[in-house]
Amino acid sequence: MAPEINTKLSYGSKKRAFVTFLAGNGDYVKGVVGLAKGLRKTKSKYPLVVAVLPDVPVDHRRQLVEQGCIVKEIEPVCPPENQTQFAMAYYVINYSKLRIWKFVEYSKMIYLDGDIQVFENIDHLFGLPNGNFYAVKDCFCEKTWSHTPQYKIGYCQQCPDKVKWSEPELGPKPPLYFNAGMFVYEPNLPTYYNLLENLKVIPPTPFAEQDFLNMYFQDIYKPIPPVYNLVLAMLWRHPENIVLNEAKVVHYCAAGAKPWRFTGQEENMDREDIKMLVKKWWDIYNDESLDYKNVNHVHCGQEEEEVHMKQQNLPKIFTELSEAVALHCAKAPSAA
Ligand SMILES: O=c1ccn([C@@H]2O[C@H](COP(=O)(O)OP(=O)(O)O)[C@@H](O)[C@H]2O)c(=O)[nH]1
Ligand SMILES: OC[C@H]1O[C@H](O[C@@H]2[C@@H](O)[C@H](O)[C@@H](O)[C@H](O)[C@@H]2O)[C@H](O)[C@@H](O)[C@H]1O
Ligand SMILES: [Mn+2]
Repeated sequence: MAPEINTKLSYGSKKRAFVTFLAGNGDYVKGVVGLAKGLRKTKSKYPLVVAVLPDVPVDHRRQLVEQGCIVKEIEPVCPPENQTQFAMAYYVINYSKLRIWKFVEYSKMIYLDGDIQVFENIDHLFGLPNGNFYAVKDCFCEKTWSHTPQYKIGYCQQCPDKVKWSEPELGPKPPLYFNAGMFVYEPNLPTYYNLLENLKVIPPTPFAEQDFLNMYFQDIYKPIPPVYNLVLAMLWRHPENIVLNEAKVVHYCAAGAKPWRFTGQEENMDREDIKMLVKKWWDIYNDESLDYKNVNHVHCGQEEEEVHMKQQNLPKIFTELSEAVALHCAKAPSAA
């Protein structure tokens, strides 16, 4: 479905960056602060851009700028009116992630959810060949997938030989499907506008923008190893596919796993590996030596320094920014 990405069109020497998405006035901002500090700890050469919805409060934006992030406000993206039962009610706001295709001042970006932590440098992923969409395969075994035929028969792409997909009975095998919490992509205006056009006519589905992106990029999707996005459910669903101490990126997406609100009460949250990963997240979050103000930036490129200096003198607009700026969509339930 994705049009041929015109990789020949050059806008001159373009930059690379990590990018994440922040919505609401709740506690996901802690996830993004942790991510910024985690990337710094891995000595990444690239900045973290944070695409914020209008409802992200000024003091949360200030925290992000003070952590060296490049804060860019985006407008929400609303899916067509629908009766869809999203796997999680708040997923409706996740369509706003699509705005990151408009960041064409960057030649290549790595998107990371705010509930992800990077424990080892992954800058080399920016060197992956252009023209493809890179992400890690998801798992179909959690009950969040109970609406699907694959869940009902126990089929998962992580172990396709365990329960085989019978095409005569079930039709074509589901195409490879990625988790949209982490992906390597190229911002591109024609693709951006085409995404939004397609969104108007494709009925929403339970995994919201993740399903949509899987449909859209199906022809150019290239799986990358799970070390680049350890979806926590893999630890109990497919331990044979995981070597925990090799995971470079951990995605705290299992129910109850968000470190900043961890109680250990939910299913699987009493596992020693989960508790170790949550502690690893907090060790970075609480490490003041990783705060932007405490790190010398000799390696920092000139332009990043300029951007940061500009943002430090936040324009008046930020102080006058009314938090009454209403979302254009109906108020989405918050995950926070
Ligand atoms: O209230 C919210 C819910 C989600 N998000 C952002 O949307 C991403 C996707 O949501 P989430 O990670 O909760 O989905 P999961 O990966 O757990 O299914 C988050 O990581 C955040 O970056 C946010 O900022 N505020
Ligand atoms: O809006 C839909 C979301 O769908 C994905 O999360 C899901 C998915 O991974 C399932 O396979 C898991 O079972 C589930 O736990 C997990 O929350 C992305 O991580 C997130 O960024 C976002 O796209
Ligand atoms: Mn996530």
